[in-house]
Amino acid sequence: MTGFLRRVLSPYRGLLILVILLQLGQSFLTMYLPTINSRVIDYGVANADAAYIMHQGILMLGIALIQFLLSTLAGIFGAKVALMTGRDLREQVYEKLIHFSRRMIGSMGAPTLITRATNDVQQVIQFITFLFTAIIAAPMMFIGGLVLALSQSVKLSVVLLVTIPLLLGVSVVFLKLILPYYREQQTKIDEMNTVLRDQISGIRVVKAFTKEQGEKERFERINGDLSRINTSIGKITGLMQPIFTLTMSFANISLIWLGGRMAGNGQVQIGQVIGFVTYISFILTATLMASMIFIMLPRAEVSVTRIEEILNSESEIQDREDAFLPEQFRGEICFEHVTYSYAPDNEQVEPVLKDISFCAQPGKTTAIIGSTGCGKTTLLDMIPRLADVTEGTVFVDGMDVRKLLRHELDQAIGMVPQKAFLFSGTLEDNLRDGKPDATQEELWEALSIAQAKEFVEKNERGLKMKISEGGTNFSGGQRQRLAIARAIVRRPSIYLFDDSFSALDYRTDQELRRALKPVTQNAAVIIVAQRISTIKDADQILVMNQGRIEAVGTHEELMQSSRTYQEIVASQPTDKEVAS
Ligand SMILES: Nc1ncnc2c1ncn2[C@@H]1O[C@H](COP(=O)(O)OP(=O)(O)OP(=O)(O)O)[C@@H](O)[C@H]1O
Repeated sequence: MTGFLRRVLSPYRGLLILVILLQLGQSFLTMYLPTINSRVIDYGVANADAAYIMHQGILMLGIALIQFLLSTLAGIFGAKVALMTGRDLREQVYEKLIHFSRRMIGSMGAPTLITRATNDVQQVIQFITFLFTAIIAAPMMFIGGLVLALSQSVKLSVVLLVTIPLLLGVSVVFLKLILPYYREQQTKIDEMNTVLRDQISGIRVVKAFTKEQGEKERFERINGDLSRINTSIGKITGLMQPIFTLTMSFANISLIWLGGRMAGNGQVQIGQVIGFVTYISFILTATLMASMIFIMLPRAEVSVTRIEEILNSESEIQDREDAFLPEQFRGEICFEHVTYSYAPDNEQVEPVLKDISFCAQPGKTTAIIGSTGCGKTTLLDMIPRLADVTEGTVFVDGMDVRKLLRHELDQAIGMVPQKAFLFSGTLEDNLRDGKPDATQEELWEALSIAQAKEFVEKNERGLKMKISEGGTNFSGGQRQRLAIARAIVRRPSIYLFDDSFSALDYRTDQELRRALKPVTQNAAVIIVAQRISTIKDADQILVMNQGRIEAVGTHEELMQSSRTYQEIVASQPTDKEVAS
């Protein structure tokens, strides 16, 4: 924790020193006020000296105002440092997440990654904010209070021998009770996010399969667990407050009783007793602050561990130090004995791709067909390095992709993922993701090739039409066409279409591929598809089965040589049947 705090706070060293000085100043003044108060009572009031009382009163007012100013500034600057630290942490977590591979996101789970970047960072900010107040004020008040109290009366200080251990003992018990709940609370928040994400993004499936009741129960179960944990935390912290107040009251009553008797015997003055009560309250408040730190610490530690898990995980896909940028990409792709496993360290888990070798040439279309889950998407992922091969090599223009600068490689690739995802914003923003400086003509041309021009033109906002998160305000087919247009705007050397035509009707699919031909005449095109009509004209078709390439050839060749291909063809309607 200390190492973590030192690292995250080091950019704000200057501001931190300022906060420390302000806290020192305000704590010192807070400690000084009761001393003047005692003087007023013992000299001013005792001697009925109005001028002295007035003079000391003005002094107290001035000190109180300065103390107020210093503590306000300390609060403002402290909060500023905490919030900026939170912002930095979120940025660092985001920077890591954005470079995570599909495997890493899959193994940790998206909901927990979101909770860590938001909720956990918030916990750390809260802790740091409190720490800034307590770390200076608590020791100052404790030591200052103790020195002043002892200087007033050693005999009265005996009360501390009971109250301080009592407060510390109570804190330790609370800590032990509350810690397991804090741990469980974070895990439950993760689970809650997972369920909500599942249900909101799968709302149509929930309705279609009338899963509402089951899903409601699932949500209520986790919600119930979470509120049970929160109630337990609430009960424990709720009990803490009165116990602490009771201890403080016990100290005050004991002091007034003991102090009263001593004042009666002339051992101390009344003003001294009143000052003493205030010093003791400083000591007890400092003990309370220290206890709060120890209670907040474990919760923050849980969050820090979760954040550090992300910050310390090295993405397996990074630019090498000697990564380079070729002058121009032609777009030739070659796989050489490529094997890929999502769990390379676990021999029990079979690789998803096994000994894949093929080349896709610029100006040619390579199609991949095969049963669901046979590894087609994973194969495409190897090209833009969404995942790195476990064995073998993927070459682009004869260069190992792992030696290329990732950003530049990305620029050479136009990828249309299986789940056509659009970002919230406008259509134009989304298309410009393909090429930020594209002209209006280029954007419309891409839409026209992707067979999306017509429905965009019909919308009164045209290119400025709004896109909801994920593109959910479009039909599956429209989304696919817009995602294709985004790839075309880039005019890349390599086009990767992952089942990108599946939601298009037969005619649109055909027209789109026809319009694509002139645009892709110098580029390598790889199309993953389930429909024979989509891939029939490809220059080469790879038939995949259980992670292996089972056969390669044109449609005609495969009709002669591959039994699997023949079976796929036989299972689908013929062109004539579709047309009729
Ligand atoms: N992140 C992941 N972690 C572990 N296994 C995964 C992950 N993603 C995919 N897989 C597994 O890898 C195998 C191949 O998945 P892939 O998505 O490449 O298949 P596909 O041929 O594209 O399937 P489909 O035709 O259904 O899209 C599947 O068995 C799948 O369960």
